[in-house]
Amino acid sequence: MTDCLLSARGIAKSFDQNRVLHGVDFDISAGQVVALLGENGAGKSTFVNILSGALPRDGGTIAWNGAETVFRDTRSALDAGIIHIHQELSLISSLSVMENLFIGDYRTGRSGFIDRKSLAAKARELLARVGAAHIDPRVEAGSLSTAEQQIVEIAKALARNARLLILDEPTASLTPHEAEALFAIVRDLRDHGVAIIFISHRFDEVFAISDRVVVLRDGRVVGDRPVAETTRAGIIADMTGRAFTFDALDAPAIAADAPIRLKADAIADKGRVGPVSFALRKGEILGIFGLVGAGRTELLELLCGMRPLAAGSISRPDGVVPGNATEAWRSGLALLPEGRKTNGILPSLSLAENVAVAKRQKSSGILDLGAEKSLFSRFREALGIVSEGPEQPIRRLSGGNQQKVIFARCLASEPDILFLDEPTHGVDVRTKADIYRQIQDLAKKGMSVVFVSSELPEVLALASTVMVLSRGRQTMLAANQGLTENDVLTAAFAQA
Ligand SMILES: Nc1ncnc2c1ncn2[C@@H]1O[C@H](COP(=O)(O)OP(=O)(O)OP(=O)(O)O)[C@@H](O)[C@H]1O
Repeated sequence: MTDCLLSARGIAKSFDQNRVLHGVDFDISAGQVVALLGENGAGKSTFVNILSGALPRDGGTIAWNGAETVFRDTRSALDAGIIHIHQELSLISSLSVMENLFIGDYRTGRSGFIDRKSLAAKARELLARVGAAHIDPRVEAGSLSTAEQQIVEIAKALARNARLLILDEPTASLTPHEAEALFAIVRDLRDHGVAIIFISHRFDEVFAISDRVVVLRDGRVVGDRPVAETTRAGIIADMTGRAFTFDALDAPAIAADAPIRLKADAIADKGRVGPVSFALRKGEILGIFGLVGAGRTELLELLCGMRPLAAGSISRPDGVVPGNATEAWRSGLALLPEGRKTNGILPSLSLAENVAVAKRQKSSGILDLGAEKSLFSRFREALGIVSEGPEQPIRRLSGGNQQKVIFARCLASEPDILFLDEPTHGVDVRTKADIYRQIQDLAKKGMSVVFVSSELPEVLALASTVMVLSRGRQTMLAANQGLTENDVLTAAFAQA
C-alpha cells in the first residue's frame, strides 16, 4: 500500500513462554476504518498496545507515514497522533471531567492561572460534539457511570489531534442510541482523514462502520478483506476456525404462581433512580434496559444493599435484606458489577482465588487450595476460559477472559438471585452464546436472574420479563411475549 499511514510487518510478541503474536502484518491508510476482530485472547489488545507504544514488540517493523519508527512509549505514539482508548477506561476519578479532557494541556489566562472558564466552555463544546451535552464538565469523573466515562474518553481523543484512533470495544456499555452517536463522530473523524482501528465483538457495528475487516486467530492474521466481501458467518468461521451457528434462544415464560424471591415496592435512592416496583419470581429472568444515565446500575446496587434506600421497601421470603456487599453474598445474592477493572477483578490474586472469593465469603472463609483449583477447572471448561492455569494472576488475562472469570465467581457462590450488569461486556460471540445458555439453564433450575444490558437483542432473547428505565423512572415492566425492539426503545425514550 503506498498511501499507508501505518504499516506493521511481522509483529511478534511473547509473554514469558507464551507466544501471543506470530508475525502479524497490518496496514491502515488515512481516512480508513479497519475492524480488528478475533476471539477472546486472540491477541488484539496486545497488537494495538504495541502500535500505541504501551508494549514493546519482540520482532517486526512499524512504518509510520512511510518511515520506519519505534514508539518507545505511549507519549511518543501520542505525540505522533496515535490515540488509544482502552477497554478499561483511564480517567482520573478525583479530577473533574474538564481536567481529564485537557490533562497536560491546561490553558492559562493572562494572569498565568488556569482559565477555568474557557476550559469549561471548550469542554462543553467537546461533550456536545459527542452527544453528551448533559454531562457537566465540572463534576468529578468518578461520579459518572462507566458509559458516561466512555463518552468522555472519546471527547478526550477529540481534544488531541488524533491521526490514528484505536477504539478497543468502545460501545461495550453503550446503548444503540449512544453507539450511533459515537459512530457519527467516528465517520466524521474518518471524513477528516483520521484512521481508525475498531475492536468489537458486535458484528452489526462492524458492518455499519468499517471499510475493512482483519481477523486474528491465535496471534495470526487469518482474514483481511474489504467489508463488502465479508459475511458474518465468514468472519465467525475465520475467528473460530470452524462454522458456528448461534442457536435461537427462546425466553422462558414464568408461571404466575411461581414463588416470589424478591419484591421491590416503590424503591428509590436519593435522586438517580426510582420509584421502581416489581416482583421477581423463582426461575425468572428480568432484563433491564435503558439509555446511559437511566439508573440501571444504581437500581442493581439498591437491590443488592450497596446503595442506601431513600424510599420504598424490599422484601424477601426469608426476610433478609442485605445492607452491604458481604451480606448480599452471604444471603444468596451475587452481583457481577459493571466495569470489571474498578469493581470486579482482584488484580493481584490468581484466577482460582478470583473465582473462589465469593464462595469463600459465603462459607465463612473455609475453602482449601485444592477445592479452589477444582472449582476453577470446572468453570474453565464450562466457559472456555483461555489461561495458563489456576495460579495465573488475573491481570494477565485478556479482557474477555477476565469477564468470564468474574461470571464464574458469581456462579460459584450458588446464589438464589444472580444480578448481572452487562454480563457479556467484551466477550466474544462463541462465549456470549455459552453465557446465554448458562443463564437460561440456571433459570430453568430455579435461579432468578436480573440483568442489565445495553444490547437490545440480548435483552429480548434472554429475558422472561423486560423492565425499561428512563431517567431513573420505570417506564415499562412487561412479559417478554411479542415485545419488539421498537416497544422497548419507545419506553427508553419516554419521559416518565
Ligand atoms: N501482561 C500480560 N502478561 C501475560 N500474558 C498476557 C498479558 N497480556 C495478555 N496476555 C495474554 O496474551 C493473550 C492475548 O491477549 P489479548 O489481551 O491481546 O487478547 P484479545 O484478543 O485482546 O482478547 P479480548 O477479546 O478478551 O480482549 C492472552 O492469552 C493473554 O492471557
